[in-house]
Amino acid sequence: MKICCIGAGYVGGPTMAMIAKQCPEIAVHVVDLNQSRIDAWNSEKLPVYEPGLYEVVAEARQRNLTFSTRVDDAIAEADMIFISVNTPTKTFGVGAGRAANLEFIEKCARQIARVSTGHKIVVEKSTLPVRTAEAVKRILASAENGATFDVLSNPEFLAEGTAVEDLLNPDRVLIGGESKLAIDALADIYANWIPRERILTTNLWSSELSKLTANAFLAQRVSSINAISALCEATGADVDEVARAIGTDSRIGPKFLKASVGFGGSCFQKDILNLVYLCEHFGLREVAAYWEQVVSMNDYQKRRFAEGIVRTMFNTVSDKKIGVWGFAFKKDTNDTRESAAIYVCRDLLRERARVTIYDPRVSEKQIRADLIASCSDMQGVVSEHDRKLIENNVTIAANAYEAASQSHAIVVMTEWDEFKSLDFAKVYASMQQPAFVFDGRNLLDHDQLAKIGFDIHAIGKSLQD
Ligand SMILES: NC(=O)C1=CN([C@@H]2O[C@H](COP(=O)(O)OP(=O)(O)OC[C@H]3O[C@@H](n4cnc5c(N)ncnc54)[C@H](O)[C@@H]3O)[C@@H](O)[C@H]2O)C=CC1
Ligand SMILES: O=C(O)[C@H]1O[C@H](OP(=O)(O)OP(=O)(O)OC[C@H]2O[C@@H](n3ccc(=O)[nH]c3=O)[C@H](O)[C@@H]2O)[C@H](O)[C@@H](O)[C@@H]1O
Repeated sequence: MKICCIGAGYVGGPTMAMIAKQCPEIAVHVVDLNQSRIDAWNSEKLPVYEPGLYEVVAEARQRNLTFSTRVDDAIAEADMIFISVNTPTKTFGVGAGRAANLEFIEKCARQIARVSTGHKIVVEKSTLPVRTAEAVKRILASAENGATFDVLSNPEFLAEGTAVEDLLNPDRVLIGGESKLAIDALADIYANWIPRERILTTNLWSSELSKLTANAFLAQRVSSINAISALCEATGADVDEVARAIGTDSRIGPKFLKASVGFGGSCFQKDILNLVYLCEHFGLREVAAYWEQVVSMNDYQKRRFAEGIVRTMFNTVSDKKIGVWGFAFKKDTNDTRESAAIYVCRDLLRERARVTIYDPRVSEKQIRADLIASCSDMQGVVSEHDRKLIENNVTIAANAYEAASQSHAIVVMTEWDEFKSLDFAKVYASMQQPAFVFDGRNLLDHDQLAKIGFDIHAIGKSLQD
């Protein structure tokens, strides 16, 4: 059996590495157009940072896992083809800012139709609007060299930072399709390491829609607790205490109730906007408005946090040094897509702050590129003014102490474990007074910090009363 996966990103790379590890008899070929990404997958420094991933890749790479840019060859040789390309929000034309851009999916389908012979199973791994498989099937049906296809939907539920653990031990695997033979072929692969009762099968449309719905529900929980965090700050309630109190109700459950400066990541916002667009398309205005509010609440939370910093620091951060701890959208990943840090830093820069950023896994190049992109309009144009602000007022620090040194405030943006065990007396002594801390993750020990003398502010807490 030969598998090909188109797209060697955060999903394609780790999922295929896990299949190759668990199924040594299957040859797995992951292809991408991006040569430098492929080179990185073949090197010691993988393009994706995930705990435990290097070991999985290194083991399988020597045996049955190949990374290359030979897309046509990989498609031609494969019995089963996963499509795991990006499906970002459209930035132009009809549905701009909401609909998914399916350009990359369509190109893959056309390439598969052009190159294939015989019978192949095509698996949608990317997250797609419900009924995309219909378009994929129509394109594949145009294959001129007699090839035939079954199309399956097999959305991925891994979370970044825990990808290896999630792939090893998923709550469920979801396979949607019409052909029992094709569904069984894919289920048999997963059954090499996942109990059969966790492999769910549905029709194509339920599978496609379940992925968008799962992300919408997860994001909705974060927005719900973040909405309550604002009320906690106004009333003296403590959001972590409220989360614990409601989370022990088994009907609510404790997960995804951690208040924060706002959810980030490449998918929550994109997938909800996609859901909103779909609802509007089907004339379901109230349903669309309901889900859109999850994203509005998230924008409010990020804005509220940045405004709170300025207000607390005597209504000005102009020419003040602000040390930012963390830039990734969550801990244990180098991914910064839609990270709340980007927007909070942008807002502080526009208030003329001098921002010094430290993240253990994110490169300076990535941070600068993200900040520039955050200032661009729909056409990608960035004003000279914003470009100068970023050039002159952003510094990258080598560690958390350096970011904090001489600063007026520390802002915790990512919940990296290393921030919890710093020498806070040393941090305090190196800062300007009053030494403000804004904990956007409720990560630090606020009592201990207050005792040292910090002026501490956190999400959903009124610590100064
Ligand atoms: N990042 C995540 O944690 C999760 C992502 N997803 C979904 O999986 C899909 C992929 O996401 P990521 O891996 O994060 O994206 P990514 O942007 O990291 O990777 C996609 C890759 O596809 C490549 N590509 C695009 N068109 C191509 C073509 N025609 N031929 C060959 N390669 C091509 C790109 O060069 C890129 O390297 C998206 O639909 C996303 O919504 C689903 C679950 C989790
Ligand atoms: O489709 C996807 O891309 C994936 O999206 C999320 O995974 P991911 O975005 O990688 O990470 P999460 O752990 O879900 O965190 C998302 C964001 O929400 C924030 N968050 C999460 C949980 C919480 O309680 N509070 C909170 O602020 C995180 O800090 C992060 O910024 C889902 O959890 C995955 O199941 C899904 O496969």
